[in-house]
Amino acid sequence: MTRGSTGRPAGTRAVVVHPDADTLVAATAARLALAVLDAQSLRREVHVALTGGRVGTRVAEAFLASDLLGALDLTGLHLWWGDERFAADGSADRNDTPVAGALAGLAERGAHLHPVAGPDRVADVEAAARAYADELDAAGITGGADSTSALDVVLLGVGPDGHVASLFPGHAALEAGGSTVAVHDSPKPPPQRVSLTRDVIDGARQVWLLGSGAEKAEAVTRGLAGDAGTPVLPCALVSGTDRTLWLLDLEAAGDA
Ligand SMILES: O=C1O[C@H](COP(=O)(O)O)[C@@H](O)[C@H](O)[C@H]1O
Repeated sequence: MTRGSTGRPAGTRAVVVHPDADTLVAATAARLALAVLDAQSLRREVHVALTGGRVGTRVAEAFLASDLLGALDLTGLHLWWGDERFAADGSADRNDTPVAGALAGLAERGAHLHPVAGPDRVADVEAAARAYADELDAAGITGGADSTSALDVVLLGVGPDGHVASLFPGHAALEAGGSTVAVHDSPKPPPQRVSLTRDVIDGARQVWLLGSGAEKAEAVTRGLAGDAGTPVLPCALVSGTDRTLWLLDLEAAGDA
């Protein structure tokens, strides 16, 4: 059995290259709706972690607006975030702000939202990470061997530096244990964030890495090669227990 970098079983890996960013967004949103539909044929409660970033936000928007949501049992759908910036509700810095209206609409239809608390709700980023970990814990998603449940799909935007969620190359948060980590001194602003740990990401059934644009090509190439250079790229380290999918547009695929 193949194992991921945290020792979890690692399933199959596939690379899907789309002709352009628009097609990548539309196909990934449809793929996500169908993945939830498939998962709901096995389990009622299905857990998805969305991602921010340029293409990730567009995927979230397209997914939340998709007609395919009509096929889902929204009362069994849980929406988490792979990471969130430590900023107040409604701040332009937050990953969930661009889709706040769509998320509220889905919550009215019964979906369960799991936003990360910002400074308007908790004292500091450590408290936000703890509260998010408690919420994951309540869903049985604890990281490590104790997990009784797993995220079904984790979407991760790949940064130009190879970061995923708020796990940056060479940053201490990359080695954090538990299910969430409070990130200080993020090299990309804002400096304070909350991220899922590699353990929870690697425990997910499916991990989907999104790459769009030429500025991602080098990180994608190194990530796909499992590059062990220094610093190690976070995108090279993560995997899902059933499947790891690299969902790219032509520009990001580069030579891949
Ligand atoms: O800061 C972040 O960046 C990544 C990637 O962003 P992109 O704009 O380069 O695509 C994102 O996936 C992550 O969720 C976010 O917090």
